[in-house]
Amino acid sequence: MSNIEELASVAKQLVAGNRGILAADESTTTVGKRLASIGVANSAPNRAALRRMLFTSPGIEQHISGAILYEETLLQADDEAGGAAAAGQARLVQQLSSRGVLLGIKVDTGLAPLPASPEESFTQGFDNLAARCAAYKAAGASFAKWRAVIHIRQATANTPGLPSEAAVAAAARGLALYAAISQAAGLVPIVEPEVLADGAHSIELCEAVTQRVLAAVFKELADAGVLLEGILLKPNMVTPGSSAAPAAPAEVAAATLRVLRRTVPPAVPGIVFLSGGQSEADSTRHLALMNSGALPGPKPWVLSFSYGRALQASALKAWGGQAGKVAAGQAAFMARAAANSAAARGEEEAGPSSS
Ligand SMILES: O=P(O)(O)OC[C@H]1O[C@](O)(COP(=O)(O)O)[C@@H](O)[C@@H]1O
Repeated sequence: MSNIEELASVAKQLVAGNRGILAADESTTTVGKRLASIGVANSAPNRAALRRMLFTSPGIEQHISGAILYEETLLQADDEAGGAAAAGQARLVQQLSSRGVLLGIKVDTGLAPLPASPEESFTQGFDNLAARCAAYKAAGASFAKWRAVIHIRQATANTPGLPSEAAVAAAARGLALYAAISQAAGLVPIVEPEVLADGAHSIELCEAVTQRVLAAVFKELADAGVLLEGILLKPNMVTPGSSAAPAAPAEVAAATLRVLRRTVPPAVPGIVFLSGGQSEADSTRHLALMNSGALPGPKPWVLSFSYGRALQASALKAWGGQAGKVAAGQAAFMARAAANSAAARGEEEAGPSSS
């Protein structure tokens, strides 16, 4: 298979069969906050235990096509100590590969203040990116992820609105260069321009900003020569700010679809949403509505999920870091995975759904 055929085939596989992606690539600081919420220390063995609980869930492969990992997890041994695997030692990710779940890797190295507008950020991670992608590919990864972050602020008489032109340009350029480098190394890039929900802005402002950002991203992807058939887009849904009154689910779904139709070429095989702090139930409901007959019209890409918090929140609580509660954590995780898989088919599953 040529590199191009392989990229297109992996991208398609990641969104086939109404399955979606588990975002388990929280950086050490972020996963530390999740573990702290259940009173568990942020140590390598505990991080491995959390990920092992998720990865070994019976039937995970029915709903989850791939998992995005942090470098530590990709290289971690499958033992109690949670250190890097020595040559020939079993690795934690074999729990995924043996179940047919593809391995993804976060290749950005986090955010830093944007010099032209320090309240905003740009994404770091170009140092040795080509070499790191090649090494991740050799370690079994078939896809990659890079997250750019955009802030919204409503303009007032005294303060300019955000995002600035500089922030949008840096996000779009960075995503395009990353995507081109990943594809050259044989990794399918997940392109994640996240317009943050922080703030009290309206859904209309989120729609306008998301449209502006996605238009800039696809212009840069084209200019960088990225093969659109060999990427996945990971966008935010269009919602009001998290401290504004919530919008009706049908309004969120309609606004999100409208923006995607205006900006994402049909050559892109799949759009896998981030959850961005929405509740588990809301992120599932919005996805189901977008895929349902209630919102007809062209949907030339598969619409699925790549959730972090919205797949893990109730599992984390049910598990609580206790060896005796692994099965309870897995049951909670599989309930969310199944509900999101149903949502990818446009169906809302009956039954309890926690926050
Ligand atoms: O800030 P970090 O540690 O890089 O993590 C950001 C997280 O946001 C995501 O991109 C999306 O996660 P959510 O679905 O929880 O919003 C994850 O893939 C990632 O783990």
